Amino acid sequence: MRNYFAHRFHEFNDGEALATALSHRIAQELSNSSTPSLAVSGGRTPTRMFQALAEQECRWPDTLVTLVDERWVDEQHADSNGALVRRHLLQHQAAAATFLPLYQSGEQVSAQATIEETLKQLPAALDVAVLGMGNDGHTASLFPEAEQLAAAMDMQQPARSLFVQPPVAPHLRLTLSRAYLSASKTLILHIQGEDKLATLQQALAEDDEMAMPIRAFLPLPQLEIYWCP
Ligand SMILES: O=C(O)[C@H](O)[C@@H](O)[C@H](O)[C@H](O)COP(=O)(O)O
Repeated sequence: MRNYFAHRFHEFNDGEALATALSHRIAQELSNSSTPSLAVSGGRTPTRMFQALAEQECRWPDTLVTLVDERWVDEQHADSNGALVRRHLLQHQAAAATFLPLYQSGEQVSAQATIEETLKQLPAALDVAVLGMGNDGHTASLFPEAEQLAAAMDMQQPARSLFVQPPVAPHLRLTLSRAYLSASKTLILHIQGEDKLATLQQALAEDDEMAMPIRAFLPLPQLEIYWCP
């Protein structure tokens, strides 16, 4: 592990301990903001953390919650990240938050225009963005080999969200852009398992961001990593 991570790499014995620590950290960052905003990842990793975060007392009524990416399916579909967030995060204390989903029915061009309008409710710099990572080095839906990856990774990209068709993973995706995610005040990479740690070490070993898009975020000073076995 490159030493620039020594002070930003938080290791826990298990998912429960990580969920407790990370949920407290996120709640603290949101409580310190006058306009709290949070973007979270979907997938399998975040569920236990969502459940712990839902119980935290912070300024949920003033908080905007969105996703870093969404599978282009409605919330009745088993793979919907929006449904995952409603089921595990927007409960208990966090039920009072305002959710800005990324899925919009209808044809894509008008749907994306509507979502871009929705995302304008969010500040230029999110208070907290929580990233996951696949073992191919993707994060959000910034997938290696995707046709739209260059546009989504362009630091001059004005759009906050873009459609990306992963070459292998299921579903068309809508992802927040690298530029918008990189502007977050606090950026958390939440990963679990030895496989993800090995992927992280592979990402740290070289610099090609298009080959492993997570590399675009690793050098950012506001990035912290939360990992457990
Ligand atoms: O929509 C998604 O799936 C996520 O946003 C994606 O970027 C996820 O964070 C990684 O694929 C890791 O997924 P797991 O947590 O399931 O390993």
